[in-house]
Amino acid sequence: MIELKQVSHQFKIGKKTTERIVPVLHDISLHIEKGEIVAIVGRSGSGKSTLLNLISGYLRPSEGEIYVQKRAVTRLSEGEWADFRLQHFGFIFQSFQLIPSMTAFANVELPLVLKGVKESERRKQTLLMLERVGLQDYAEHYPSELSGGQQQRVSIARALIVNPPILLADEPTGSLDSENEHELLRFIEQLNKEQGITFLIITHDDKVASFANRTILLQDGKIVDRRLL
Ligand SMILES: Nc1ncnc2c1ncn2[C@@H]1O[C@H](COP(=O)(O)OP(=O)(O)OP(=O)(O)O)[C@@H](O)[C@H]1O
Repeated sequence: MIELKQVSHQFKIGKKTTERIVPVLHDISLHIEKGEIVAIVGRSGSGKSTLLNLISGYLRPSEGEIYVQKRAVTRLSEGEWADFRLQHFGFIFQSFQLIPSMTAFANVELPLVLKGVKESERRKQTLLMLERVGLQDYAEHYPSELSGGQQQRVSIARALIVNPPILLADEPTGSLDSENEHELLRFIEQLNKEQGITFLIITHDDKVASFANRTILLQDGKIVDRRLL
C-alpha cells in the first residue's frame, strides 16, 4: 500500500552564501500493507513529521522513491498531488485543525466542496457522516462550542468523508483526556476492521503505540527498530 525505497531527506536553510544543509532522514526503506495500523515513534526532532509529509507529498524526498498503491508518487506534479492526496489520504491532527468560523457541518462538508460534489449530494453525505461519528445533533455548532473529543470526531468525519483508504494521524490523542482517547482508539479499531482503512499514526503515547499492529522507531532520522507487537 505504501512503500519507501531508500528515501533520504535534507532541508536547506539560510540564503545562498550562508546556506546550510540539515540532513533529517537517512536511507529509509519501509513497507506498509493495506489494513495495518502502524505507529511511528521517536524523540522530538527524529524526523516523524518529515516522514509523514513525504508520504503525503507535502515534501519531495531528496533521494529515493515513494509508492502509494503502486503509484510512483515522487514523480507526480503539484497539481497531480493535490488530486491524489484528496483521493488517498485523510488527515487527523493533535490540534484538530478545524476552521473556527465554520460549523461542524461546513467543516465536514469542505472536502466534498473541493472535490466538486453537488450540493444535495454533499448535504446527504455530510449528515450521514456526522451521524456515524455521533454528532448529528451538533451539525450547527462551531468548533468553540464543542468539547475536545467532539472536535476530534468532527476532524475524523472530515477526514473520512471522501472515503480515503489511508488515514495519517499526527499525535491524534495529544489533546484528549483518557476517556476520549479510549473512545478514539476504539473508533480507529472499528474503521480498520470494518472498512480496512490503513492507519499511520505519529505518537508519543505508549497506549497508542501498543494499540498499533506495528511500531516503527525513528532515531536521528533512521529506522532503528520495527517491532511486531
Ligand atoms: N522546513 C524545515 N526546514 C529546516 N529544518 C526542518 C524543517 N522541518 C523540520 N526540520 C528539522 O528536521 C528535523 C526533524 O523534524 P520533524 O518535525 O520531522 O521531527 P519530529 O520527530 O516530528 O519532531 P516532534 O516530535 O517534535 O514533532 C528537526 O531537526 C527539525 O528542526
